[in-house]
Amino acid sequence: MASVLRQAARLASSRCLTQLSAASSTSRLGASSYNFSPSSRNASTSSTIKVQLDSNTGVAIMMFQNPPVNSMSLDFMTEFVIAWDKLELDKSCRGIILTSALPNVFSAGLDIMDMYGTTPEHRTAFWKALQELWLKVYGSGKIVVAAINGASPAGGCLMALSCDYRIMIDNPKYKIGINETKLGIVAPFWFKDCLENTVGYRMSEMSVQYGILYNSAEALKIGLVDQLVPEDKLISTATETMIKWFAIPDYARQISKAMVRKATMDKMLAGREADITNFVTFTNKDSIQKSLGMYMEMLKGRKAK
Ligand SMILES: CCCCCCC/C=C/C(=O)SCCNC(=O)CCNC(=O)[C@H](O)C(C)(C)COP(=O)(O)OP(=O)(O)OC[C@H]1O[C@@H](n2cnc3c(N)ncnc32)[C@H](O)[C@@H]1OP(=O)(O)O
Repeated sequence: MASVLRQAARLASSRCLTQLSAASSTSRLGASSYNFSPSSRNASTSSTIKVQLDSNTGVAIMMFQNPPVNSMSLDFMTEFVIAWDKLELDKSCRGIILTSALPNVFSAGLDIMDMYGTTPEHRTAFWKALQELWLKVYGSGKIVVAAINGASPAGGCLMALSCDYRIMIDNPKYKIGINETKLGIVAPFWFKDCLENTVGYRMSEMSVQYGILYNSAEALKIGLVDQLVPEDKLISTATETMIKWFAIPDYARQISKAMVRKATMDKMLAGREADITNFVTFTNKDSIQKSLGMYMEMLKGRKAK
């Protein structure tokens, strides 16, 4: 319990036991083509991450803009973590909405080109960056809502699973899931743990083996996402949801969150070095490189048709 309290205290970087008074300003927050209100401030933009923090609401929106498909490259993940750390340190920010600035895709998951034909040193840095990103988002004391506005396979799904609440556009063409086996690769244990924590043992057993990508209605049915909304209500719903969560005193919520997530985080932290070695060794294999190459060709060929 003491370590949970210590963890929670560390996580409690956002202001504690405060109530937000400016819920009324949410009505301005309408569509996924989001118009930031005049009270928006601390806007920061890197080449792949756009952040807007609304000082009235305490809600930050972090948008991915890494065309064409928001793949999680080493550069993208590095910029993500820098932007994330900035928000974590900002006491006026109580919650973060993760969404995409691109149409039709939340995130295509890990950038395959960072795993294919790259050096072991590059892949080590790449995997460390992913671990870092996940530890930050999953372990955050802030409230984190995923506003899923498009496809969200593999690493994109992990990103969503690391949040506290997932809202997805109600559109059967958008798919989400842990589909790694379809690429001939194996999602690491902590991807699986996040899925299992969310949808349960049996569903994750089926899901990770078959590499199932669920459409939005299926994802809602199995609890992979919490809510479906029309496209034009995505950001307003995410903001309203966040403001409801703000009614809970931060400190109590943070300790509770840390308590629930501690075992999953500790397991990953304990296996962190081995996980890097495993990834680099695995992706060194000719057979894995071949699978990744074929998958990239398939993606490109699909477009050519
Ligand atoms: C021990 C550990 C072992 C290793 C574990 C590793 C865990 C891995 C996790 C992952 O996340 S692996 C990545 C999994 N991702 C996918 O399977 C998604 C693949 N992409 C798609 O299905 C589609 O692109 C999309 C996201 C549904 C979007 O479709 P859309 O029709 O809009 O775009 P496309 O024409 O398919 O793609 C445009 C462009 O982007 C390239 N691309 C797509 N996904 C990726 C990616 N993940 N990484 C790098 N590049 C990607 C695609 O090839 C096209 O490129 P160009 O032809 O324009 O050059």
